[in-house]
Amino acid sequence: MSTQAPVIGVLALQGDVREHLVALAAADAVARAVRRPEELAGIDGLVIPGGESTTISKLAVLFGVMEPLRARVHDGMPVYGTCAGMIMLADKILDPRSGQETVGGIDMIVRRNAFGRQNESFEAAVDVKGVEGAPVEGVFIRAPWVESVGAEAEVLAEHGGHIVAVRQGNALATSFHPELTGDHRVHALFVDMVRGNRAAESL
Ligand SMILES: NC(=O)CC[C@H](N)C(=O)O
Repeated sequence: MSTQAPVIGVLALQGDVREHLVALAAADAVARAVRRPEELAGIDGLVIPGGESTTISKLAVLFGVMEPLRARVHDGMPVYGTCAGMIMLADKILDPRSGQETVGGIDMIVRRNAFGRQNESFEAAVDVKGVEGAPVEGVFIRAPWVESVGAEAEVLAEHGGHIVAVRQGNALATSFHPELTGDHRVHALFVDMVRGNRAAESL
């Protein structure tokens, strides 16, 4: 197994890219912004940040990364989506804007803005399966929740009776933003997924 740090991209079309780059570096990955289709080739995993999922969707199509990204996720590249990024990984959006597309990868239905508007943003302690120790401090900003998941998807966390973290195979999604708190344990969980996948691929 390679001991080199995995290279993890952050989809840099819109949203809080820099915070993810910092969190990934703190979790011992080599982190780089990814914008163009050809930049997908050199990465072992990808984070899709929070922001505005309709904008990220539109720009992904415009920049020509939507299709190649779908292909890589379909092939098993590890991917982690926070908030708008979670929406991008959902196979289905309950309330999409017209023309809004997703990458997909997790058999779940998400509801956009489910936790309320910008001024109803909040922080809450969330127990995340696979993250040891104290609960994660989750920052929820116009956050989606997951209405339902399919049989292949594993619920990792709930808040207020709603699903807020899900994993299916190599795809991970959280409604909240762990990159804003300085607690890098969720990113470390993802970096572990990427390491595990790379080790499996090199067998
Ligand atoms: N903080 C966020 O990423 C907000 C997500 C936003 N409500 C959306 O639909 O994309």
